[in-house]
Amino acid sequence: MEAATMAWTAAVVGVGLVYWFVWVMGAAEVKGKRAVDLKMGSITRDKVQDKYTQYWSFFRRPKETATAAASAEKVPDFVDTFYNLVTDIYEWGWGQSFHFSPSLPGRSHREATRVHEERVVDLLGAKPGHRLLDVGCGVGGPMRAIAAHSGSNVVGITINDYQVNRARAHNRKAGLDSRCEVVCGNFLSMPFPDASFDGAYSIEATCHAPRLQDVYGEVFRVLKPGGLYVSYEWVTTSLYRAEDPDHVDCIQGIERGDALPGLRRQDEIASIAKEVGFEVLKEQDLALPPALPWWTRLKMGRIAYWRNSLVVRVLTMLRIAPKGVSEVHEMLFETAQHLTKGGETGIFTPMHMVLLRKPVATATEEAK
Ligand SMILES: C=C(CC[C@@H](C)[C@H]1CC[C@H]2C3=CC[C@H]4[C@H](C)[C@@H](O)CC[C@]4(C)[C@H]3CC[C@]12C)C(C)C
Ligand SMILES: C[S@@+](CC[C@H](N)C(=O)[O-])C[C@H]1O[C@@H](n2cnc3c(N)ncnc32)[C@H](O)[C@@H]1O
Repeated sequence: MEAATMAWTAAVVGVGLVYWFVWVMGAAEVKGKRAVDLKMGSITRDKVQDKYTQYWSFFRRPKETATAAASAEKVPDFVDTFYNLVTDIYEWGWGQSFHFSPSLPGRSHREATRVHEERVVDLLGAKPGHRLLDVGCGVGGPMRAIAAHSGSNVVGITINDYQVNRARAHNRKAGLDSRCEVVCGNFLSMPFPDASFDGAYSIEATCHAPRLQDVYGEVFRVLKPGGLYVSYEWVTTSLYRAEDPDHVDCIQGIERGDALPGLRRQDEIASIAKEVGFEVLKEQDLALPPALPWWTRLKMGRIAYWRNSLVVRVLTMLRIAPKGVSEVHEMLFETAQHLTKGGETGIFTPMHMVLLRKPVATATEEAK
């Protein structure tokens, strides 16, 4: 073959491969965000690498850094940075619901996610006309499922303004914007009046709070008396041993790759809820058998991760994705290994469910 023909063939094959990786395979989640649209939230392209370095130095030793009083105040800002860095990658590689769910035999991930979200509606007894609060709403996957399934109105709050815009756009596209509202704010001090919600829920979000009392206290304040609150909590289980270096390494890996200021123990949750005034109606680790593993979705995707890393690297080389995205992707890849290990060993669960009620007459009212 002539040199010119060979060069042409190589060029055509090269362009074809790039097209295949980026546009065809790059849409990791069916009909999801495409790899070519990966931005880094509200961070400008030139600041991505710096922001990632700042995030990493803050959360590298999560418990020591983030629980010290002075640093605890900074946690929401770093959580905001974290979600600027990961939101598009999550949407691209996972979907619009940023949480886990037990696998369901013969059902897709999408269906299993739905079922896990609709369980919240059943627990809350949510009805048309109810006003529900979604504490830490992400880009609103659960909010839309819950509004559609229950007929309720949902108000979501997230610290990250990029997520607010994404969630609003998704709500409009789903035709749910008249019943789903999204507010940018801190769930440790919420911009809502007392007793303004019929019910509330949080899905894998309150783990970002340095003190669970603070967010539970706020939910208690904004709920009407008699209102119910469901939370899916990330916790270590009774199998976790603080003296086992493998356990410590696994849990620290989860904390630093997920912007967590120290995971709580499973047995702490109910007592914190009671401390702020809630009645505890139910408590259950939804990951325990007969539930099927939640981590298989992470584990089975090794080939997909390898492909995704390649896509991200190629896009960075072509300057389509900003510099720093590969590092963020690598961090998530490592986090996935720690999460899988946490699930397999049973030392960690992302779905310790508590169902709480604000008493009809609160202690302060009774004292009057
Ligand atoms: C509740 C939280 C987030 C939970 C999950 C939605 C995310 C935790 C780890 C994330 C991921 C890990 C590996 C990524 C992979 C390398 C990439 O190619 C595609 C996206 C991932 C699968 C990504 C997706 C979201 C997670 C599973 C925390 C933050 C409290
Ligand atoms: C893992 S995501 C879960 C999102 C959503 N519940 C879901 O399941 O798709 C955690 C969410 O909590 C929000 N969050 C974390 N800390 C917050 C804070 N202090 N105030 C408000 N939102 C916060 C994040 O912005 C993000 O939207």
